[in-house]
Amino acid sequence: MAKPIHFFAKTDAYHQLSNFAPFGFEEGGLRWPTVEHYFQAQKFIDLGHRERILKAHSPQQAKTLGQSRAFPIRDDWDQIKDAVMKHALLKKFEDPTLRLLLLETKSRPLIENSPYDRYWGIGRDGKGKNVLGRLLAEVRTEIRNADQANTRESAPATHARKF
Ligand SMILES: Nc1nc(O)c(N)c(N[C@@H]2O[C@H](COP(=O)(O)O)[C@@H](O)[C@H]2O)n1
Repeated sequence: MAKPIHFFAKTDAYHQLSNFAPFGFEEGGLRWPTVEHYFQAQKFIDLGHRERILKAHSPQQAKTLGQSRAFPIRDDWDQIKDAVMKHALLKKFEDPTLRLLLLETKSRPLIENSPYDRYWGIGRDGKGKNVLGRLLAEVRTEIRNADQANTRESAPATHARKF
């Protein structure tokens, strides 16, 4: 099996894969500073709290606001959270430089090496679900497939009939 890539800290190779990395995107007419800002805000119906998260000065502050239960979170959050995360990742990796970076990881397993989180990451014991790493691998496959389809479309048809 290919050597896994562990990412989490700013000093890690491929730290750009982290949701805390400073790569934003446009969505819903708004500029989200990081995936973390977008993801945490989607938990809430309350527009004021969503805006507070959008304007958070750091991804850590966005996470803290998103994990506060001062406002109720959507009833269906557990059912939709993976899809929300994947959507945010697809938006983040529309950036050409980030696309290349992700493709450069080939088929290596991607692992969020978070000691705090056994759902998105692998947790302290290394046995967590690593859902973030799995979703990143799905996004990588989709980008690769899309690029291959584009290449096929733009290549000259070598077996085209002349008559
Ligand atoms: N503390 C911390 N630092 C980082 O650098 C991280 N990438 C994370 N992980 C992210 O925290 C989010 C947790 O989401 P929940 O509110 O618990 O569902 C998620 O985006 C992880 O990737 N944490």
